[in-house]
Amino acid sequence: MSNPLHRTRVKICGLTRPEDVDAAVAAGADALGFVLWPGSKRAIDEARLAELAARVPAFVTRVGLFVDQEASLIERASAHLDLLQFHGDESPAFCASFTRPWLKALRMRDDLDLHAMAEAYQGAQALLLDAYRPDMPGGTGKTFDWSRIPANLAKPVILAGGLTPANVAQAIRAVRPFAVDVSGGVERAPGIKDPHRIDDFLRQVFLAQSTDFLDKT
Ligand SMILES: O=C(O)c1ccccc1N[C@@H]1O[C@H](COP(=O)(O)O)[C@@H](O)[C@H]1O
Repeated sequence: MSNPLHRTRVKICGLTRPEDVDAAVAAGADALGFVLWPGSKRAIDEARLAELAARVPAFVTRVGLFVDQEASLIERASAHLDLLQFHGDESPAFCASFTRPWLKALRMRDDLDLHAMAEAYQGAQALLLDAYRPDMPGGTGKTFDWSRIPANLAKPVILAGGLTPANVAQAIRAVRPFAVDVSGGVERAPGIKDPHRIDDFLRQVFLAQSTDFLDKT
């Protein structure tokens, strides 16, 4: 994103409690992520999704996170979602088979060809880039080498992986992503968000782009 007026969007992921949804909305998050994959320590079931999604006001995007899951579950959950995030080995055709727009999450394994992935997943709204760990599909709390992200990628980038209030400004300056995505970096325990860390994260994003804007005008 080279436009100095671009406002970096923020997704807070892994929400499990009503008070955390309210805190993220109050802090100014653009999108809220709900993990429907039962292997996660932040997993919620469909009933909880319905309860949490109903609290989200207009103009805040409700994102459902799935890892290689049954189409029937994704279809049912979609009733409460605006956007789908596929974090497993889902094919482009599978991702495109639902009634919602979608993101493809990619884990930055050493041999990943991002240009090829942008071509393969051209139906995605954006590519969400996360750290690679062989034993976890995502949400590792680890960063990766941001210099591996090409500036001329054909898809918008959502930067994820180990972001915190302490490093998100540096990440924005280095990558200039469309959006940033955080889970563990704003928690006080797995699945339990810390409202102060959420506020701090949003503040750091705001400051990073404000100083950037002033530098360029
Ligand atoms: O959060 C999870 O438990 C999770 C599980 C499986 C796949 C993805 C998951 N989370 C996603 O990973 C990013 C990065 O997490 P973190 O900030 O490093 O903790 C997170 O934003 C979710 O989109």
